[in-house]
Amino acid sequence: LQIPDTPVEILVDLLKKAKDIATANGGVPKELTSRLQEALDIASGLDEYLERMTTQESQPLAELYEKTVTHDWDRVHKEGKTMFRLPKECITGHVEGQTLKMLVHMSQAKRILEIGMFTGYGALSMAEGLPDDGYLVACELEPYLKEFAQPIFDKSPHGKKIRVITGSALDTLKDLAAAGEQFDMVFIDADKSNYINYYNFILDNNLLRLRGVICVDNSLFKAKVYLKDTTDENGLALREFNQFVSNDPRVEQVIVPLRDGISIIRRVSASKITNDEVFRGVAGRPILDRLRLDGKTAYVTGAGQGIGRAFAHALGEAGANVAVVDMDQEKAETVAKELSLKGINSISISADISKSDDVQRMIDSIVSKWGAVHIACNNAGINMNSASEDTSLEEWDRTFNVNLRGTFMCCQLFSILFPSVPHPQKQLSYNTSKAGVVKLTQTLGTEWIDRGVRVNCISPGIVDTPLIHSESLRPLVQRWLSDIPAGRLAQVTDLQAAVVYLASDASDYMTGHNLVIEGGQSLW
Ligand SMILES: C[S@@+](CC[C@H](N)C(=O)[O-])C[C@H]1O[C@@H](n2cnc3c(N)ncnc32)[C@H](O)[C@@H]1O
Repeated sequence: LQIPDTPVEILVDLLKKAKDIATANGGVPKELTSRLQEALDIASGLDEYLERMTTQESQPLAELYEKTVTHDWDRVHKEGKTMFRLPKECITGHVEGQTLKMLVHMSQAKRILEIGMFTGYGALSMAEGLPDDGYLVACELEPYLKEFAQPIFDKSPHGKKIRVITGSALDTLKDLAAAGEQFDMVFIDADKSNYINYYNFILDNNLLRLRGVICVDNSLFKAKVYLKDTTDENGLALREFNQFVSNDPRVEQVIVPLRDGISIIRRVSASKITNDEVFRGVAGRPILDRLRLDGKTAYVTGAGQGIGRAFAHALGEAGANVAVVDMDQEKAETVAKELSLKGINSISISADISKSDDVQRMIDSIVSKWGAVHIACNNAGINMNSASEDTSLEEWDRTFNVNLRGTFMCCQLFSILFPSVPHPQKQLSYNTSKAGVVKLTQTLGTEWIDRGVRVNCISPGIVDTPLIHSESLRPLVQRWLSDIPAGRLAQVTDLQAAVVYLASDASDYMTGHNLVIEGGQSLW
């Protein structure tokens, strides 16, 4: 038997009863009966429709739900396995679980605290929304529930993100605060009379991070929070809680009337002491937001593979439109498609940067597509190894044509470059061309600063790309490794944050700089 547990379920129950009375009573006008039927259709169809339209739950969640609602909670309580008689209606369930998971995604939470886990349905739903290195701490009074949930957590790839701490939640909160823990999202869903204590403890002890969100379940408490004749202790506790939060200047709150009501509460940073840019963030943007490149357009040359491909992804992830430029049209197209799959605006352009016509066409197509270029990531380059005595003038010219002349042509707009001076391989023309790139960066960086153009370059150490796995270079890898204090080669992903930083407002005061990222290689 389903006990009506939410405002809508109670409405449906009342409408059904009213309609039954109207149908059984011959004296009731037909229109009243049909109006009751219409109201019933609207109310009773809602939850069912939300169920159907909300993304399906995962297999482990479905199993957890089934195991919970078919369990004999009466028996385990009588046998003394649980302290309290736990009602199966406690479970958050499909629609609310997916809502929580969505909130985890939207808030980009990495650390979550759940107060009141029951059988872990909400915990596992939220864990599914966490990144691989995210985690969720679930507080639960009943040790029996930890044992109940764990086997299903173990079946899910996300279960390992969940740590269950049994005992009174207030004690756990004290321990977490003492350990300096902080959370991006807190879900309060335990004993209603303690909601206010949990909430205050969390805010007073900084358990919620700046920009963190608290979600609270049952904040409509079967409509009792707004019904005048409420005497129910939990209903009154929630009424008082909602009012308290609504008056609290530290936060903003909305109540979403989903199921039994979910409050979403966010911390706001207001201070009477100071409100300067350091406190507020420049233009109100905290430091990580200042690395965002929303509304900017970037191109990356040599973006068909390796470092350039990683740069294209990084700039796109940070919010920029990205033109993927490569000599190899097919590779450029593939990377542009990868970017679109992630929701990044991208185009592919095939161009040889040593040819001025190609460079001009590259710039023209970007400008005609997006109206401007804000970030020039001049990554394309070639490397033909030979000892200086063997370096042909043809090799010198080809290397300089791409690495320096080509880069310079691109730079006649904007530039970010990556030179380096590796050894023991012999590569005179390459090294000299890259030294030229550093000088070019310094010169353009100073010359163009008054136009609002900043020019910086990145010098990576030895990067682990398909290039260095070539037959001829393979023997050198061991030698390089022994030269690198970091004990490994650079991965292309090691360079991504740097290019975003250089492209963003966060590096506003930086120009003509050569940012060396090489695991300490030049220090030995
Ligand atoms: C509404 S259920 C939680 C439902 C759960 N969030 C879900 O997703 O299904 C409330 C849970 O809070 C637990 N609880 C009650 N008082 C508690 C306390 N003081 N400390 C920790 N847990 C508590 C109960 O044992 C129960 O399992």
